[in-house]
Amino acid sequence: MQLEFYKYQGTGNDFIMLDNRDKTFKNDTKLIAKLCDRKFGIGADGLILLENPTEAKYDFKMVYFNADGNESTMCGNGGRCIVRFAEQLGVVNNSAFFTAIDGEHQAVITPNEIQLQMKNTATVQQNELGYFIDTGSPHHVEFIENLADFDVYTKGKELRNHAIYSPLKGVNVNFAEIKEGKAYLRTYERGVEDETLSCGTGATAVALVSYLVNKLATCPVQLVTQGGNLNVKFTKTETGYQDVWLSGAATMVFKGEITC
Ligand SMILES: N[C@H](CCC[C@H](N)C(=O)O)C(=O)O
Repeated sequence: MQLEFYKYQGTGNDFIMLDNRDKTFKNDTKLIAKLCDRKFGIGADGLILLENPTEAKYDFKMVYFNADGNESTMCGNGGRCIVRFAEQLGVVNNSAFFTAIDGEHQAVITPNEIQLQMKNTATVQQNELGYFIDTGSPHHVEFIENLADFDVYTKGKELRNHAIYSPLKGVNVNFAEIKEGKAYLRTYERGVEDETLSCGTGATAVALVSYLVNKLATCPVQLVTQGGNLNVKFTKTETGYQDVWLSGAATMVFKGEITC
């Protein structure tokens, strides 16, 4: 089978994008894992399907798969990339309104960035290991010194599989350092099973935790990842956070065709 695909990246978190409005692509775990393999396939942190909306009020539906081939929870950088993809396909113009596994999302499209509204979140939970928050995907957050020299892979893998998080099929693990009024973060991603250059729901998690524990008093929060800069704004409520928006660049890298 000849498969036409597009490759996008959102601050270095990279995705295979498929226009699946004709529903010809079947969700095959082994195939998706192979397509995401950086040696035997196209190579990506995840694969995203753009499908026709479930209701006419939406522009499209987003379906997200991690690099391990399994469908997973919300992807913030992937959500920004699918909006840019929808713009390229002519499905949307200056804004988008779509559904994903965690509900509906608004987005604003500008030449340099995509602004994506994330789901409202419950408040941050503190545990013996650090902080936990679900921003569309489950995230562990802890603050460390000298982030640049930290062994994110080893420590991240350990925490991703920690018993405290086993009911959630594990978590994504974010290590953050506050410097010069910004939150620097590195993330070990569940389902990629490695550090990624950026994680959108992770950046959102770090922003909300940093604000809650008074590590940063500013909103919006400026976040620095190895793949680029992100910006998160929000409104704190009694029960958590609303009007949560994740903004940053999302661009097409190349279009291709693969036999599979
Ligand atoms: N790996 C995450 C989903 C993708 C999150 C990340 N790519 C983002 O930008 O939010 C999980 O399975 O919970």
